[in-house]
Amino acid sequence: MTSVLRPWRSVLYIPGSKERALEKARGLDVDAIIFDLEDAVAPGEKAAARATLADALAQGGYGSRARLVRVNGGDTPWGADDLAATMDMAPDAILLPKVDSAAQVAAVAAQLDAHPGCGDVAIWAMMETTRGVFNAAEIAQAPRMGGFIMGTNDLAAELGCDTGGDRMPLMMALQTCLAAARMGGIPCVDGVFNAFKDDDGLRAECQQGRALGMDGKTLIHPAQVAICNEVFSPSEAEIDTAKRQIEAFERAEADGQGVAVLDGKIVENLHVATARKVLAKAGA
Ligand SMILES: CC(C)(COP(=O)(O)OP(=O)(O)OC[C@H]1O[C@@H](n2cnc3c(N)ncnc32)[C@H](O)[C@@H]1OP(=O)(O)O)[C@@H](O)C(=O)NCCC(=O)NCCSC(=O)C[C@H](O)C(=O)O
Ligand SMILES: [Mg+2]
Repeated sequence: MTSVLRPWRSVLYIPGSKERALEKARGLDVDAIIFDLEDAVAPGEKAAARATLADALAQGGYGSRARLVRVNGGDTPWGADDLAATMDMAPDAILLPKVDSAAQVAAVAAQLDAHPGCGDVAIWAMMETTRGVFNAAEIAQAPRMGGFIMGTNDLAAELGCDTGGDRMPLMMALQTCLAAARMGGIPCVDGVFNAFKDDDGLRAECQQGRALGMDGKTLIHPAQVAICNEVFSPSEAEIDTAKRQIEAFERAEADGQGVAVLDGKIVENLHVATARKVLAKAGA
């Protein structure tokens, strides 16, 4: 669950209150699902959503898709009940919103430690506050930490910046959290693209996220899945280059060389390590 090499290309939010969407997700080609009890569920529906979601997860049928449940924050009227109910659902991970500090994560980890059946349940963090961005390095190394999800809407709201276009105003936050995730050895999944009928815009933002180094993107609608999977999957050309880099380097090593040359470019140990990650990702 915590491995960066598990695929995290497409991570779809589903409101915990929407039975039809919970059903539909069993057949969608996504790598992970965020079952949401937080922002996608209206205050008056919180309790009913918890029950609906518990039924759906008990029924199962989500296959190898990672199952993350996003609870409301501990400082809200619903946080404690969400956490108690979610621990009984035994998902793959509990996703905490608006994480500011590693201490917040540690407090939830202690509750999981004390709860039977939660031995393998990871904690993921929504990185969507300015305080969280500045504490990203310690959050990435908090107990049970499984990965980061960028919350670009909340971040933009707090920063007072524009989310559209090239996302330049968000770059510092995106890159800081990504670097912290890499330091902690956990995945980092990009924020949502709100205009779910704009395929070209989605593709451009997926490509940007991939170029930054993100493991995948969070999605809000099934229509976004195919483009996201395509962009975040290693292409045939990348797989071919990775295989040839490994072969070229192994040949060079056998000849007592530390560096190989392929297609006019040097191939060193670090390129081979990256090539192996590409192949592992493609295999996953
Ligand atoms: C955006 C939506 C409200 C649109 O819903 P709807 O009008 O029902 O869409 P469609 O009629 O086009 O739906 C077609 C079918 O697809 C199913 N569906 C829709 N959305 C989902 C979904 N997310 N997962 C699974 N299935 C879905 C419909 O049931 C239809 O099925 P069928 O009847 O068989 O045709 C809606 O898409 C939606 O609610 N999306 C999720 C919104 C959400 O979760 N928001 C919160 C997360 S984003 C966030 O919080 C970011 C972060 O915190 C930050 O700060 O940035
Ligand atoms: Mg948010």
